[in-house]
Amino acid sequence: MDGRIVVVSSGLIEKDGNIRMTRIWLRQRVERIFSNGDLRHSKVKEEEEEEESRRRILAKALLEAALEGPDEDADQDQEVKEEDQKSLSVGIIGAPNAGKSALTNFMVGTKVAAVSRKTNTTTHEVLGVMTKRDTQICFFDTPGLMLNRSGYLHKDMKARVESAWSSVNLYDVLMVIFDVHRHLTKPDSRVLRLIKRMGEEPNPKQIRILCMNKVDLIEKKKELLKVAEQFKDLPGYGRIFMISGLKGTGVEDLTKYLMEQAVQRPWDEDPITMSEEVMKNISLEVVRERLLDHVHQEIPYGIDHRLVDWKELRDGSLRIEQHFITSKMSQRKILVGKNGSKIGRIGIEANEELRSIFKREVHLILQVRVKT
Ligand SMILES: Nc1nc2c(ncn2[C@@H]2O[C@H](COP(=O)(O)OP(=O)(O)OP(=O)(O)O)[C@@H](O)[C@H]2O)c(=O)[nH]1
Repeated sequence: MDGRIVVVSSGLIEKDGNIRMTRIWLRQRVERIFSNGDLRHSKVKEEEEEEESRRRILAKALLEAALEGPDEDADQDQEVKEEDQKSLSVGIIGAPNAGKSALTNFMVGTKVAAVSRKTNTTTHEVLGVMTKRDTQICFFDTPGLMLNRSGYLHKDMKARVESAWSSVNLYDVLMVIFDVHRHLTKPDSRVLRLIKRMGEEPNPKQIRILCMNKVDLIEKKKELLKVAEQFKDLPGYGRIFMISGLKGTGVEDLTKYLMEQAVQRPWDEDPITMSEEVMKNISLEVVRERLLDHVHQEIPYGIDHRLVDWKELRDGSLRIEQHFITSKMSQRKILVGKNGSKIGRIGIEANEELRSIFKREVHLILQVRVKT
């Protein structure tokens, strides 16, 4: 009878075009055929152990690489001298649900920036950082900057957002984004006032652009032209873009435009980013290490350790769910501990470590299941 064995081999750090990022790499599959049933069984076991060990070595190497920063050799040819660096800060302003995060994610890529989501001094949050060739663009959220019906701020909100408003002018580019589908079906007068207020007059120190987002939801493209027509005479906007931050329509043009606006200024952020794949492996490795501390042995053979869910929540935190699957009740007992004390402890410690590595909130869920 034939048996199939899959061996996952080594990893290395790679660059993605001109964007610097670490990536998990190279999965090689080797298939072997055995004709003898018994031989196959022991070989399978041996090979699986080997595979597991390789996977762990890879995850460890990636963890170290991620903590240490970029591989010097790999990035040598990409080093951009400080005097050659160009930067652009982009403040994004819009109603909740306008699509600020989706657009930023699309522009920055699916990779999660290690520096993302840190709060800056103006209480604005870095939504994402994109570094391409000699240019770095930082996208900032400007939460809470909405206007009331008369076009001015609510009194009680005033103090809270005062500093936010005063710093809006500090961005090189201010991007006003709105949901064009909502605008056509159920217009929000506050959004209209925001668009008008920001576009009333040009600001010589800032480029302002208007983004009609979610164009993918509009069937009759004529409608889009009507909306653009409605705002075309606002002198404050340098350009009007029609985009879908979710699907990517028009985002390339927008990115190109932003790249062209960058000014000679050193970068603010370290351009190293961790890919999601690397982060997933790190999460497994960290849990495995904590488990080793508490159980005083490697995960016993036969226990399957799996990442079953990985989600970035809207507030930027990560929900990570991992399962240990065993066929033996006795093994489950060891891992769980009295009243769940062991797995609970492992979870708390690993959660804390992951939070400090990823620089964001982490909700780690660990489960020990018996194979049914
Ligand atoms: N169809 C469509 N949906 C979009 C688009 N952009 C965003 N969405 C959806 O709109 C919702 C809100 O998107 P977010 O990116 O979270 O909006 P946000 O402006 O960051 O929202 P807040 O965090 O509340 O300020 C999500 O369900 C997105 O999937 C788009 O271009 N097309």
